[in-house]
Amino acid sequence: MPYFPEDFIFGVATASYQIEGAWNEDGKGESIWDRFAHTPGNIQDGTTGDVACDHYHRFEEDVALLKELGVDAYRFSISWPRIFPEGRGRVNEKGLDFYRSLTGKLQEAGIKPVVTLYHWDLPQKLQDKGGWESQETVEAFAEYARFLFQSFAKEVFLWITHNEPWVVSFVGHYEGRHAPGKRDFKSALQVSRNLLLSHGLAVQAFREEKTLGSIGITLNLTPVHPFSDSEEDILAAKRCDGYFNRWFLDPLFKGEFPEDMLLWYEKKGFALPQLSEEEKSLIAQPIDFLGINYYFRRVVGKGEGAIFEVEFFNPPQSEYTDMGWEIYPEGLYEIVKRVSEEYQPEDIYITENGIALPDQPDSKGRINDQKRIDYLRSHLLALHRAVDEGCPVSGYFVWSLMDNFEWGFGLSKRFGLVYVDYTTLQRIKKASFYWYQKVVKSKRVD
Ligand SMILES: OC[C@H]1NNC[C@@H](O)[C@@H]1O
Ligand SMILES: [Ca+2]
Repeated sequence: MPYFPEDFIFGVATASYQIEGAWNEDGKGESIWDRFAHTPGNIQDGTTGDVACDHYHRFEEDVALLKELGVDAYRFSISWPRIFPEGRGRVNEKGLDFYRSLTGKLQEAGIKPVVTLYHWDLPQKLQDKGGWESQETVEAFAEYARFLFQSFAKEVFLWITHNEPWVVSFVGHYEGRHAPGKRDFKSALQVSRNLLLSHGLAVQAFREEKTLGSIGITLNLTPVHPFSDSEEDILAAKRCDGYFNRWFLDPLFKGEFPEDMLLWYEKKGFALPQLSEEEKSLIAQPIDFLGINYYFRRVVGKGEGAIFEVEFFNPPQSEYTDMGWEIYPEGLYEIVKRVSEEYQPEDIYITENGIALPDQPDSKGRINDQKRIDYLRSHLLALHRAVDEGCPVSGYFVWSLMDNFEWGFGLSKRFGLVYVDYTTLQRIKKASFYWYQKVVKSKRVD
């Protein structure tokens, strides 16, 4: 019966654009996700985050749910355009007040706030000036971060500079499925460099402001397995590991972009992102923890494709989620072990893990999401193995507290421990809510 350490942190996670709604209320500026979701054709089910879970008006009810769940910590993100409607300069006091009220309610409930500075909702005014491709956004982010460190100098347990810079760079600027919807690999490379620089400047500001708490960054990491043990499949898997994982892990912990990927991109004719020695040290300065978001692994082999020459496989014997992601609990153990051994982070938090299911209330209004319980249990057992083997993991956050706006899929994908009826905005606790409540209370997974 695996027990987690007594001081192990159990939590849940959300993000501003996905739950808050009130997209243009109380002085909030437009974000690139407001713009992207308002552009017809971008969101699969045609919904937007205009209202989402209406958390902006219902946060007290949602903190009460967190208190009932009994979590040690709650991860949320701050909406940059709620604080600086134009990205920098004028502060929107009402926006700041909302997060003061939220952290105040969390404090009252004995729940540690975990704040993500950037979870994708860039002020549109900055995008109009080049967005993450531009140095201006890098500087504006450093100012935004410093302002928040000063405004919440003592309340926050963990500060996360960026959520999933790989997604921001490559899904937002190469695949085009996320805001700002660009399809330009060179832009994506430039964006990944600027996100890393902005992370470095934020960490520097955090140290200078002597802010309490810890600071880190969250990466979505996926183990990559070759489809066969052929040389070309193994090389394809190595390329994907570089693209998905090492492209950010190496600069953050080794101060360099991975050489094999730079050579590959150069061979493909892309101008490479340049880093001076000073910029390399800025990016690789020590952080207090690494956040890992884990959902699935990837199985790849040699294939066609313009840039990576890979083909993805879905093992037929596996089960898949509502997102079409393979359920592979071992991958959480694998990635924690690999990162601990190869990159030696001071500390690790699993800042997201969860599953989308087609949840619907039954005739009695209950949601028996047994598949989510099985998913969370199997991943917690895999995580426990890594902890048992000495990996420095201090916490685990379920994605998500409640169903919310799942980016390009809109409101159609449900990840919550709590169901949201989007017509009434009623919250309904699923069976997994009660299961996780017991895990949090007992620190045990049975
Ligand atoms: O796709 C599920 C989650 N993945 N990580 C980032 C979150 O914003 C997503 O909802
Ligand atoms: Ca600290």
